[in-house]
Amino acid sequence: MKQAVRQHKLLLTVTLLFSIITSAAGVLIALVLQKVIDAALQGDLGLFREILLLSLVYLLLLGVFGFIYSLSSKALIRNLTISLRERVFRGVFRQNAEAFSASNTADYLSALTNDIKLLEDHYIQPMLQVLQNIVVFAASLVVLLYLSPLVTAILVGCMVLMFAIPSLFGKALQTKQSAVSSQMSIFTSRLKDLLSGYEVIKSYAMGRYAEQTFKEENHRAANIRFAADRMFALNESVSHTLAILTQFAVVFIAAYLIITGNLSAGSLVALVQLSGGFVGPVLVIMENLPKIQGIKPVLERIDLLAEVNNEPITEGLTPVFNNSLEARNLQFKYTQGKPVIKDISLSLEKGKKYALVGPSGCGKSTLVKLLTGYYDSFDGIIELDGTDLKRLDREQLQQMVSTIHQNVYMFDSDIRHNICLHEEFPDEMLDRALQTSGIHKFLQHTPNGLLSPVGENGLQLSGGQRQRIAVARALIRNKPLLVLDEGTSAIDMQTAYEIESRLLKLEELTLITITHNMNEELLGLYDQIIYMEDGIIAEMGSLKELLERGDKFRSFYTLEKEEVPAAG
Ligand SMILES: Nc1ncnc2c1ncn2[C@@H]1O[C@H](COP(=O)(O)OP(=O)(O)OP(=O)(O)O)[C@@H](O)[C@H]1O
Repeated sequence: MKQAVRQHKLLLTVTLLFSIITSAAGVLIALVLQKVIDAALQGDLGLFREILLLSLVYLLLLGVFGFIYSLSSKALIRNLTISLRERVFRGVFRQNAEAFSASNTADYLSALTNDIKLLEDHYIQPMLQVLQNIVVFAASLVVLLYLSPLVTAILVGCMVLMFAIPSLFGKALQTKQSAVSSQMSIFTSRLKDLLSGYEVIKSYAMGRYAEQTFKEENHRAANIRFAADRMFALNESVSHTLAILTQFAVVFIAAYLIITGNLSAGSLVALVQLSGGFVGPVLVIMENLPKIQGIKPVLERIDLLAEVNNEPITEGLTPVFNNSLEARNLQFKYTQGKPVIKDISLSLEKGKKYALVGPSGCGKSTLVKLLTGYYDSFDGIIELDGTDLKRLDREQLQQMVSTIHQNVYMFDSDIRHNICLHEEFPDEMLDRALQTSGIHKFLQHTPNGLLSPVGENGLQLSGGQRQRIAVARALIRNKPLLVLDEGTSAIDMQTAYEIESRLLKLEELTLITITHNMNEELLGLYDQIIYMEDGIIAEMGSLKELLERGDKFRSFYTLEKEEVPAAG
């Protein structure tokens, strides 16, 4: 938050300056009232005209300054929320993969939407109001002292009482606000889950369950907010009662002073007006202080997210891949859980093609993620052309690898954009990628070819079409290392075969394919098959060698082929 405020220092200064000017000028109304009433009671027409003229000038200036303050405070709120959102978003993306996946994405969504809104309503706006009202309070105090020190002393006594109240509520409100923020995060998470699960909910007739779950979460979130609002209501009503009590005190004492001949009628009106200008600000400050105190946990959460930067610090060496990618005694486990990669040593040669196979959950995807620098907290050594992966520049390393996952993420744009992803490529490169990925086959059936929209997360395309786009997305970048993580599993056998066999012919490309497809013809085209079992490499060799050995891979291969005959 502090950085965001520092970023908009100038606007903040302008806002504060005009806040002071307009607030202080507002207090002068009391003096105008006093003078005009006393002039009227004395029947002084000359003085009356003079005050009238000055009042018109004063009114004009008040209007102009008020407008400037209002505009600059709104611009300040806009700029602060923009900066905060940008800083949180940057923080979320600067997390390493392990830290990012430790939280639910809905938590991030909630921080970027609900929490920022909470900060606007319960921190930025109240802070501006408090500052403005402090000025009104101070200016009123000066004028009050000038008019009647006795009334001022009584008012100050009442104020002390009024200030004591918010401190009683502050701590409890802090706890309640923290609960509101957490509950909103849970609510967003459930909502996201239900909306993302639309297809499952529909196909399993879970509509009633979804409605019931939503209803419960909706009520829970609303009730937790209401619990906080109840406390605000109590705080506000106590403050209001005390404020009215204070005004009563002023009126009765001032009236007594008039009866005893110690005060003019004009001064009474001015005092009543000022006591409003004195009590009002204290009231606003009292209402806002607990809000500002209460928002602390949300502020800390936002600051924590915005300041995160746990990307690995490397020596920034430029990665070179001309020979091999090697792992020695590699071990890894996720934050909570048992070891997933137990002890793996292997060497992948540039330009060779590898099929990584094994039972579900044995660690294939994790191994590839480790080899391509996705996770950092492993034991053992990974080297690219003899250089420790941990010494290499992460961004450049990421630029050497393309991964095609089973679930392809599609941006809500057209096909071309989803392939090129904001970059420009020559037409020949785009054509080659379209051919190799098999996109040209379905492109002729789309309404606008490459410019056809894909819909939210590619919903207007089939799974296979999405995967073909992902293949083109990877190929057009011409990266030396391509990972197919079940990357053609949603494509029909014939097209998948065509795509994979084309990839296998790209000489310069090092290909690692994670697959459950035991197609003999296709597997036979790979240089090596790496067979994993429970976090280790159980066997490695060409299809022919492994089948001849007749050991673990052969049993797995035979079993898979029996289970999925179509795959053979
Ligand atoms: N982000 C994660 N956090 C915690 N555990 C994980 C995470 N990703 C995977 N795992 C666990 O690690 C183990 C290996 O998972 P991995 O995805 O590497 O297996 P796999 O062999 O690729 O499986 P499949 O063939 O089913 O895709 C599994 O037990 C899985 O539950």
